[in-house]
Amino acid sequence: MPERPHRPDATDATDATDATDATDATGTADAAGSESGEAERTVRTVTVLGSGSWGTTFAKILADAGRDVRMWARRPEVASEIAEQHTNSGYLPGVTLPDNLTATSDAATALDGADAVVLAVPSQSLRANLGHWRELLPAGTILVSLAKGVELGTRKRMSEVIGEVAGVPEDSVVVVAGPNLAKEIAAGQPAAGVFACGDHERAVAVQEAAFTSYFRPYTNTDVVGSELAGACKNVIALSCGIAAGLGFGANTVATLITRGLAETARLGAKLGADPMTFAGLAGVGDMVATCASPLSRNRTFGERIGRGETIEQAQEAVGGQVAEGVMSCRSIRDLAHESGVDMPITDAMFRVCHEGSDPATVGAELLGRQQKPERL
Ligand SMILES: NC(=O)C1=CN([C@@H]2O[C@H](COP(=O)(O)OP(=O)(O)OC[C@H]3O[C@@H](n4cnc5c(N)ncnc54)[C@H](OP(=O)(O)O)[C@@H]3O)[C@@H](O)[C@H]2O)C=CC1
Ligand SMILES: O=C(CO)COP(=O)(O)O
Repeated sequence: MPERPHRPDATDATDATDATDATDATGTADAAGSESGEAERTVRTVTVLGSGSWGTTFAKILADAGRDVRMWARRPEVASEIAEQHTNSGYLPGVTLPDNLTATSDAATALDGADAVVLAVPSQSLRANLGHWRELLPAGTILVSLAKGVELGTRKRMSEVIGEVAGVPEDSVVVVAGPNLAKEIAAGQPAAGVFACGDHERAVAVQEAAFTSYFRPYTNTDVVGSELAGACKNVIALSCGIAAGLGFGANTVATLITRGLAETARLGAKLGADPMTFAGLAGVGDMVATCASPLSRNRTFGERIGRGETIEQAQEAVGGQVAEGVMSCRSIRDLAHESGVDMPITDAMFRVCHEGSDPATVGAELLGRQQKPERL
Protein backbone atom coordinates (compact mmCIF):
# COMPACT_ATOMS: atom_id res chain seq x y z
CA MET A 1 0.00 0.00 0.00
CA PRO A 2 1.72 3.24 -1.09
CA GLU A 3 1.91 5.97 1.50
CA ARG A 4 0.12 9.21 0.64
CA PRO A 5 1.87 12.52 1.19
CA HIS A 6 0.88 14.20 4.43
CA ARG A 7 0.85 17.87 5.24
CA PRO A 8 0.08 18.91 8.80
CA ASP A 9 -2.09 21.97 9.45
CA ALA A 10 -3.15 22.48 5.85
CA THR A 11 -4.72 25.88 5.39
CA ASP A 12 -6.56 24.76 2.29
CA ALA A 13 -8.31 21.42 2.32
CA THR A 14 -8.07 21.27 -1.44
CA ASP A 15 -4.34 20.73 -0.91
CA ALA A 16 -5.31 17.25 0.04
CA THR A 17 -6.58 16.55 -3.45
CA ASP A 18 -3.90 15.08 -5.62
CA ALA A 19 -3.81 13.87 -9.18
CA THR A 20 -4.20 10.27 -8.11
CA ASP A 21 -7.46 10.89 -6.28
CA ALA A 22 -10.34 9.31 -8.14
CA THR A 23 -12.97 9.81 -5.44
CA ASP A 24 -15.96 12.04 -6.02
CA ALA A 25 -15.67 14.85 -3.46
CA THR A 26 -19.38 14.67 -2.77
CA GLY A 27 -18.87 11.12 -1.68
CA THR A 28 -21.49 9.87 -4.11
CA ALA A 29 -19.08 7.55 -5.89
CA ASP A 30 -19.41 4.83 -3.32
CA ALA A 31 -22.16 4.33 -0.78
CA ALA A 32 -21.01 4.05 2.83
CA GLY A 33 -19.96 0.50 3.38
CA SER A 34 -20.33 -0.58 -0.22
CA GLU A 35 -17.37 -1.49 -2.42
CA SER A 36 -14.36 0.11 -0.90
CA GLY A 37 -10.62 0.16 -1.03
CA GLU A 38 -10.60 0.56 -4.80
CA ALA A 39 -9.90 4.27 -5.05
CA GLU A 40 -8.19 6.73 -2.80
CA ARG A 41 -10.63 8.98 -0.99
CA THR A 42 -10.36 12.57 0.03
CA VAL A 43 -12.20 13.96 3.01
CA ARG A 44 -12.85 17.68 2.67
CA THR A 45 -16.04 18.26 4.61
CA VAL A 46 -16.67 16.58 7.94
CA THR A 47 -19.67 16.53 10.25
CA VAL A 48 -19.13 15.80 13.93
CA LEU A 49 -22.29 14.61 15.70
CA GLY A 50 -21.90 15.43 19.39
CA SER A 51 -20.23 18.46 20.91
CA GLY A 52 -18.78 17.24 24.19
CA SER A 53 -15.10 17.18 25.16
CA TRP A 54 -13.74 14.78 22.58
CA GLY A 55 -16.22 15.59 19.82
CA THR A 56 -15.28 19.27 19.99
CA THR A 57 -11.58 18.52 20.25
CA PHE A 58 -11.67 16.11 17.32
CA ALA A 59 -13.59 18.73 15.32
CA LYS A 60 -10.85 21.24 16.16
CA ILE A 61 -8.17 18.81 14.94
CA LEU A 62 -9.99 18.35 11.63
CA ALA A 63 -10.49 22.10 11.22
CA ASP A 64 -6.85 22.80 12.07
CA ALA A 65 -5.97 20.24 9.40
CA GLY A 66 -7.84 22.39 6.89
CA ARG A 67 -11.16 20.57 6.65
CA ASP A 68 -14.52 22.32 6.66
CA VAL A 69 -16.13 21.06 9.83
CA ARG A 70 -19.76 21.24 10.92
CA MET A 71 -20.73 20.16 14.40
CA TRP A 72 -24.11 19.08 15.67
CA ALA A 73 -24.96 19.98 19.27
CA ARG A 74 -28.14 18.67 20.83
CA ARG A 75 -28.55 21.94 22.81
CA PRO A 76 -29.14 24.97 20.54
CA GLU A 77 -27.27 27.26 22.95
CA VAL A 78 -24.13 25.13 22.62
CA ALA A 79 -24.43 25.24 18.81
CA SER A 80 -24.83 29.06 18.90
CA GLU A 81 -21.83 29.48 21.19
CA ILE A 82 -19.62 27.39 18.91
CA ALA A 83 -20.87 29.09 15.74
CA GLU A 84 -20.83 32.67 17.00
CA GLN A 85 -18.18 32.85 19.72
CA HIS A 86 -15.92 29.97 18.58
CA THR A 87 -15.89 28.47 22.06
CA ASN A 88 -17.52 25.56 23.86
CA SER A 89 -17.05 26.81 27.39
CA GLY A 90 -19.02 24.05 29.10
CA TYR A 91 -16.66 21.36 27.84
CA LEU A 92 -13.43 23.12 26.81
CA PRO A 93 -13.09 26.32 28.82
CA GLY A 94 -10.40 28.68 27.53
CA VAL A 95 -10.13 27.03 24.11
CA THR A 96 -10.73 29.06 20.95
CA LEU A 97 -12.09 27.07 18.04
CA PRO A 98 -11.05 27.73 14.42
CA ASP A 99 -13.22 29.82 12.07
CA ASN A 100 -13.69 26.92 9.65
CA LEU A 101 -15.61 25.03 12.36
CA THR A 102 -19.32 25.85 12.53
CA ALA A 103 -22.20 24.33 14.49
CA THR A 104 -25.93 23.79 14.35
CA SER A 105 -28.49 21.88 16.39
CA ASP A 106 -30.21 20.76 13.19
CA ALA A 107 -28.83 17.35 12.22
CA ALA A 108 -30.00 17.57 8.59
CA THR A 109 -28.14 20.86 8.08
CA ALA A 110 -25.07 19.47 9.83
CA LEU A 111 -24.98 16.32 7.72
CA ASP A 112 -25.66 17.74 4.28
CA GLY A 113 -22.93 16.61 1.86
CA ALA A 114 -20.40 15.44 4.45
CA ASP A 115 -17.53 13.30 3.14
CA ALA A 116 -17.11 11.86 6.63
CA VAL A 117 -19.38 11.75 9.67
CA VAL A 118 -17.85 11.47 13.13
CA LEU A 119 -20.05 9.92 15.81
CA ALA A 120 -19.14 11.61 19.09
CA VAL A 121 -21.85 10.70 21.57
CA PRO A 122 -21.57 8.34 24.56
CA SER A 123 -21.62 4.61 23.78
CA GLN A 124 -24.88 3.81 25.50
CA SER A 125 -26.68 6.55 23.53
CA LEU A 126 -25.15 5.78 20.16
CA ARG A 127 -27.82 3.36 18.92
CA ALA A 128 -30.70 5.73 19.68
CA ASN A 129 -28.92 8.81 18.34
CA LEU A 130 -27.80 7.09 15.15
CA GLY A 131 -31.35 5.82 14.65
CA HIS A 132 -32.44 9.48 14.32
CA TRP A 133 -29.59 10.32 11.94
CA ARG A 134 -29.62 7.20 9.75
CA GLU A 135 -31.85 8.58 7.02
CA LEU A 136 -29.83 11.82 6.89
CA LEU A 137 -26.41 10.22 6.28
CA PRO A 138 -25.03 11.28 2.90
CA ALA A 139 -24.44 8.44 0.42
CA GLY A 140 -20.79 7.49 0.36
CA THR A 141 -19.88 9.14 3.63
CA ILE A 142 -17.21 7.55 5.82
CA LEU A 143 -18.52 6.78 9.30
CA VAL A 144 -16.04 7.42 12.11
CA SER A 145 -16.56 6.32 15.72
CA LEU A 146 -15.04 8.09 18.72
CA ALA A 147 -16.97 6.19 21.38
CA LYS A 148 -15.14 3.87 23.77
CA GLY A 149 -17.59 1.42 25.21
CA VAL A 150 -19.48 -1.85 24.83
CA GLU A 151 -23.26 -1.67 24.54
CA LEU A 152 -25.29 -2.88 27.50
CA GLY A 153 -27.54 -5.83 26.73
CA THR A 154 -26.22 -6.63 23.27
CA ARG A 155 -22.54 -6.58 24.41
CA LYS A 156 -21.69 -5.18 20.97
CA ARG A 157 -18.72 -3.02 20.09
CA MET A 158 -19.52 0.42 18.69
CA SER A 159 -18.63 -0.45 15.08
CA GLU A 160 -21.02 -3.41 15.34
CA VAL A 161 -23.80 -1.12 16.58
CA ILE A 162 -23.06 1.43 13.82
CA GLY A 163 -23.01 -1.25 11.14
CA GLU A 164 -26.33 -2.62 12.34
CA VAL A 165 -28.13 0.72 12.67
CA ALA A 166 -26.69 2.45 9.59
CA GLY A 167 -26.96 -0.69 7.47
CA VAL A 168 -23.29 -0.71 6.45
CA PRO A 169 -20.61 -3.38 6.91
CA GLU A 170 -19.10 -2.93 10.36
CA ASP A 171 -15.60 -3.16 8.89
CA SER A 172 -16.26 0.01 6.87
CA VAL A 173 -16.40 2.06 10.09
CA VAL A 174 -13.24 3.93 11.11
CA VAL A 175 -12.61 3.57 14.85
CA VAL A 176 -10.57 6.19 16.68
CA ALA A 177 -8.53 4.93 19.63
CA GLY A 178 -5.42 5.84 21.60
CA PRO A 179 -4.23 8.09 24.44
CA ASN A 180 -6.38 11.11 23.63
CA LEU A 181 -7.34 13.08 26.73
CA ALA A 182 -9.40 15.80 25.08
CA LYS A 183 -8.31 18.80 27.13
CA GLU A 184 -4.60 18.22 26.45
CA ILE A 185 -5.13 17.91 22.71
CA ALA A 186 -7.46 20.92 22.63
CA ALA A 187 -4.61 22.89 24.22
CA GLY A 188 -2.35 21.82 21.36
CA GLN A 189 -0.23 19.38 23.34
CA PRO A 190 1.41 16.67 21.18
CA ALA A 191 -0.40 13.33 20.96
CA ALA A 192 -0.97 10.39 18.65
CA GLY A 193 -4.01 8.31 17.91
CA VAL A 194 -4.83 5.19 15.95
CA PHE A 195 -7.54 4.97 13.30
CA ALA A 196 -8.65 1.36 12.87
CA CYS A 197 -10.68 0.10 9.95
CA GLY A 198 -11.05 -3.14 8.04
CA ASP A 199 -10.82 -1.02 4.89
CA HIS A 200 -7.35 0.53 4.95
CA GLU A 201 -8.26 3.20 2.37
CA ARG A 202 -10.93 4.63 4.64
CA ALA A 203 -8.56 4.72 7.59
CA VAL A 204 -5.97 6.51 5.43
CA ALA A 205 -8.54 9.06 4.23
CA VAL A 206 -9.45 9.98 7.80
CA GLN A 207 -5.81 9.84 8.87
CA GLU A 208 -4.97 12.43 6.24
CA ALA A 209 -7.91 14.61 7.26
CA ALA A 210 -6.84 14.65 10.92
CA PHE A 211 -3.09 15.12 10.66
CA THR A 212 -1.87 18.31 12.32
CA SER A 213 1.35 19.57 13.88
CA TYR A 214 0.11 18.42 17.32
CA PHE A 215 -1.89 15.28 16.48
CA ARG A 216 -0.36 12.34 14.65
CA PRO A 217 -2.79 9.60 13.62
CA TYR A 218 -1.63 6.06 12.76
CA THR A 219 -3.72 3.39 11.06
CA ASN A 220 -4.46 -0.19 12.08
CA THR A 221 -6.70 -2.87 10.61
CA ASP A 222 -7.46 -4.51 13.98
CA VAL A 223 -10.86 -3.01 14.78
CA VAL A 224 -11.75 -5.65 17.39
CA GLY A 225 -8.56 -5.07 19.37
CA SER A 226 -8.67 -1.29 19.09
CA GLU A 227 -12.28 -1.06 20.24
CA LEU A 228 -11.89 -3.52 23.09
CA ALA A 229 -8.73 -1.76 24.26
CA GLY A 230 -10.54 1.59 24.33
CA ALA A 231 -13.55 0.25 26.19
CA CYS A 232 -11.68 -1.89 28.72
CA LYS A 233 -9.18 0.76 29.78
CA ASN A 234 -12.04 2.92 31.07
CA VAL A 235 -12.90 0.15 33.52
CA ILE A 236 -9.28 -0.26 34.58
CA ALA A 237 -9.02 3.53 35.02
CA LEU A 238 -11.88 3.30 37.53
CA SER A 239 -9.84 0.78 39.52
CA CYS A 240 -6.72 2.99 39.40
CA GLY A 241 -8.77 5.94 40.61
CA ILE A 242 -10.15 3.85 43.45
CA ALA A 243 -6.62 2.78 44.42
CA ALA A 244 -5.52 6.43 44.48
CA GLY A 245 -8.61 7.40 46.46
CA LEU A 246 -7.79 4.71 49.00
CA GLY A 247 -4.36 6.30 49.40
CA PHE A 248 -2.28 3.75 47.48
CA GLY A 249 0.69 4.79 45.34
CA ALA A 250 2.44 4.08 42.06
CA ASN A 251 3.05 0.35 42.64
CA THR A 252 -0.64 -0.34 43.08
CA VAL A 253 -1.60 1.72 40.05
CA ALA A 254 1.12 0.11 37.90
CA THR A 255 -0.06 -3.33 38.99
CA LEU A 256 -3.64 -2.51 38.02
CA ILE A 257 -2.53 -1.07 34.67
CA THR A 258 -0.43 -4.14 33.86
CA ARG A 259 -2.89 -6.76 35.05
CA GLY A 260 -5.72 -4.73 33.51
CA LEU A 261 -3.94 -4.86 30.18
CA ALA A 262 -3.44 -8.62 30.67
CA GLU A 263 -7.15 -9.26 31.15
CA THR A 264 -8.01 -6.94 28.24
CA ALA A 265 -5.60 -8.81 25.97
CA ARG A 266 -7.07 -12.13 27.14
CA LEU A 267 -10.54 -11.02 26.10
CA GLY A 268 -9.19 -9.62 22.85
CA ALA A 269 -7.36 -12.83 21.98
CA LYS A 270 -10.54 -14.81 22.57
CA LEU A 271 -12.56 -12.47 20.33
CA GLY A 272 -10.08 -12.43 17.44
CA ALA A 273 -7.97 -9.33 18.15
CA ASP A 274 -4.30 -9.06 17.23
CA PRO A 275 -2.38 -9.29 20.55
CA MET A 276 0.08 -6.65 19.30
CA THR A 277 -2.70 -4.04 19.32
CA PHE A 278 -2.57 -4.13 23.13
CA ALA A 279 1.10 -3.13 23.01
CA GLY A 280 0.23 -0.12 20.84
CA LEU A 281 -1.44 3.27 21.19
CA ALA A 282 -4.94 1.83 21.61
CA GLY A 283 -3.68 -0.59 24.27
CA VAL A 284 -0.87 0.37 26.59
CA GLY A 285 -0.90 3.98 25.32
CA ASP A 286 -4.50 4.69 26.26
CA MET A 287 -4.29 2.55 29.39
CA VAL A 288 -1.37 4.56 30.79
CA ALA A 289 -2.81 7.98 29.85
CA THR A 290 -6.25 7.32 31.25
CA CYS A 291 -5.19 5.43 34.37
CA ALA A 292 -2.57 8.00 35.35
CA SER A 293 -4.16 11.34 34.50
CA PRO A 294 -6.37 13.44 36.76
CA LEU A 295 -8.00 14.67 33.53
CA SER A 296 -9.59 11.25 32.99
CA ARG A 297 -13.26 11.22 33.94
CA ASN A 298 -13.07 7.48 34.67
CA ARG A 299 -10.06 7.80 36.93
CA THR A 300 -11.61 10.81 38.68
CA PHE A 301 -14.86 8.90 39.16
CA GLY A 302 -12.96 5.99 40.71
CA GLU A 303 -10.92 8.27 42.95
CA ARG A 304 -14.10 9.74 44.41
CA ILE A 305 -15.46 6.26 45.05
CA GLY A 306 -12.18 5.29 46.70
CA ARG A 307 -12.49 8.29 48.98
CA GLY A 308 -15.86 7.05 50.13
CA GLU A 309 -18.21 9.09 47.97
CA THR A 310 -21.39 7.63 46.49
CA ILE A 311 -21.89 6.84 42.80
CA GLU A 312 -24.04 9.98 42.52
CA GLN A 313 -21.38 12.18 44.13
CA ALA A 314 -18.72 10.69 41.85
CA GLN A 315 -20.92 11.39 38.83
CA GLU A 316 -21.18 15.01 39.93
CA ALA A 317 -17.40 15.22 40.18
CA VAL A 318 -17.11 14.58 36.42
CA GLY A 319 -19.52 17.44 35.75
CA GLY A 320 -22.23 15.45 34.01
CA GLN A 321 -19.73 14.18 31.42
CA VAL A 322 -19.59 10.51 30.56
CA ALA A 323 -17.46 8.06 32.58
CA GLU A 324 -17.97 5.17 30.17
CA GLY A 325 -16.38 2.55 32.45
CA VAL A 326 -19.30 2.69 34.88
CA MET A 327 -21.63 1.12 32.30
CA SER A 328 -18.99 -0.78 30.37
CA CYS A 329 -17.85 -2.72 33.45
CA ARG A 330 -21.23 -4.45 33.25
CA SER A 331 -21.24 -5.11 29.49
CA ILE A 332 -17.57 -6.15 29.37
CA ARG A 333 -18.06 -8.43 32.36
CA ASP A 334 -21.02 -10.04 30.58
CA LEU A 335 -18.95 -10.38 27.40
CA ALA A 336 -16.13 -11.99 29.39
CA HIS A 337 -18.48 -14.44 31.11
CA GLU A 338 -20.09 -15.35 27.80
CA SER A 339 -16.63 -15.86 26.26
CA GLY A 340 -15.26 -17.84 29.19
CA VAL A 341 -12.55 -15.25 29.92
CA ASP A 342 -11.40 -14.37 33.44
CA MET A 343 -11.42 -10.58 34.02
CA PRO A 344 -11.08 -10.15 37.77
CA ILE A 345 -10.50 -6.37 37.85
CA THR A 346 -13.49 -5.74 35.58
CA ASP A 347 -15.55 -8.06 37.74
CA ALA A 348 -14.44 -6.15 40.84
CA MET A 349 -15.46 -2.83 39.26
CA PHE A 350 -18.87 -4.29 38.44
CA ARG A 351 -19.35 -5.25 42.08
CA VAL A 352 -18.33 -1.78 43.29
CA CYS A 353 -20.38 0.19 40.74
CA HIS A 354 -23.47 -1.99 40.53
CA GLU A 355 -23.68 -4.18 43.63
CA GLY A 356 -22.61 -1.70 46.27
CA SER A 357 -19.49 -3.63 47.29
CA ASP A 358 -16.94 -1.85 49.44
CA PRO A 359 -13.89 -0.83 47.33
CA ALA A 360 -11.32 -1.74 50.01
CA THR A 361 -12.85 -5.17 50.55
CA VAL A 362 -12.99 -5.83 46.81
CA GLY A 363 -9.35 -4.76 46.52
CA ALA A 364 -8.31 -7.15 49.27
CA GLU A 365 -10.20 -9.97 47.55
CA LEU A 366 -8.40 -9.23 44.27
CA LEU A 367 -5.03 -9.55 46.01
CA GLY A 368 -6.00 -12.72 47.83
CA ARG A 369 -7.15 -14.74 44.82
CA GLN A 370 -5.61 -18.11 44.01
CA GLN A 371 -1.94 -17.64 43.10
CA LYS A 372 -0.96 -18.30 39.49
CA PRO A 373 1.82 -17.68 36.92
CA GLU A 374 1.98 -14.21 35.37
CA ARG A 375 1.34 -15.66 31.91
CA LEU A 376 -0.97 -18.60 31.47
N1 LIG B 1 -13.11 13.15 26.46
C1 LIG B 1 -12.06 12.46 26.07
O1 LIG B 1 -10.92 12.81 26.43
C2 LIG B 1 -12.24 11.27 25.18
C3 LIG B 1 -13.45 10.66 25.02
N2 LIG B 1 -13.56 9.55 24.23
C4 LIG B 1 -14.84 8.89 24.03
O2 LIG B 1 -15.63 9.68 23.13
C5 LIG B 1 -17.02 9.50 23.42
C6 LIG B 1 -17.65 10.87 23.58
O3 LIG B 1 -16.95 11.47 24.65
P1 LIG B 1 -16.98 12.99 25.02
O4 LIG B 1 -17.13 13.88 23.86
O5 LIG B 1 -15.79 13.22 25.85
O6 LIG B 1 -18.32 12.99 25.92
P2 LIG B 1 -18.99 14.16 26.73
O7 LIG B 1 -19.69 13.57 27.89
O8 LIG B 1 -17.97 15.22 26.97
O9 LIG B 1 -20.08 14.73 25.69
C7 LIG B 1 -21.13 13.93 25.19
C8 LIG B 1 -21.76 14.64 24.01
O10 LIG B 1 -22.80 13.82 23.48
C9 LIG B 1 -24.04 14.53 23.55
N3 LIG B 1 -25.14 13.60 23.71
C10 LIG B 1 -26.07 13.31 22.77
N4 LIG B 1 -26.92 12.40 23.21
C11 LIG B 1 -26.56 12.11 24.45
C12 LIG B 1 -27.10 11.23 25.41
N5 LIG B 1 -28.18 10.49 25.20
N6 LIG B 1 -26.48 11.16 26.59
C13 LIG B 1 -25.40 11.94 26.84
N7 LIG B 1 -24.85 12.78 25.95
C14 LIG B 1 -25.43 12.86 24.76
C15 LIG B 1 -23.84 15.51 24.69
O11 LIG B 1 -24.77 16.57 24.59
P3 LIG B 1 -25.06 17.54 25.85
O12 LIG B 1 -23.87 18.48 25.93
O13 LIG B 1 -26.29 18.25 25.46
O14 LIG B 1 -25.19 16.69 27.07
C16 LIG B 1 -22.41 15.95 24.39
O15 LIG B 1 -22.37 16.80 23.28
C17 LIG B 1 -17.08 8.63 24.69
O16 LIG B 1 -17.33 7.31 24.32
C18 LIG B 1 -15.68 8.74 25.29
O17 LIG B 1 -15.30 7.58 25.99
C19 LIG B 1 -12.50 9.05 23.56
C20 LIG B 1 -11.28 9.64 23.66
C21 LIG B 1 -11.04 10.80 24.47
O1 LIG C 1 -10.47 8.02 26.38
C1 LIG C 1 -9.90 8.90 26.97
C2 LIG C 1 -8.47 9.18 26.77
O2 LIG C 1 -7.94 8.45 25.72
C3 LIG C 1 -10.65 9.77 27.92
O3 LIG C 1 -10.79 9.13 29.11
P1 LIG C 1 -11.96 9.58 30.11
O4 LIG C 1 -13.25 9.30 29.41
O5 LIG C 1 -11.74 8.75 31.32
O6 LIG C 1 -11.79 11.04 30.37
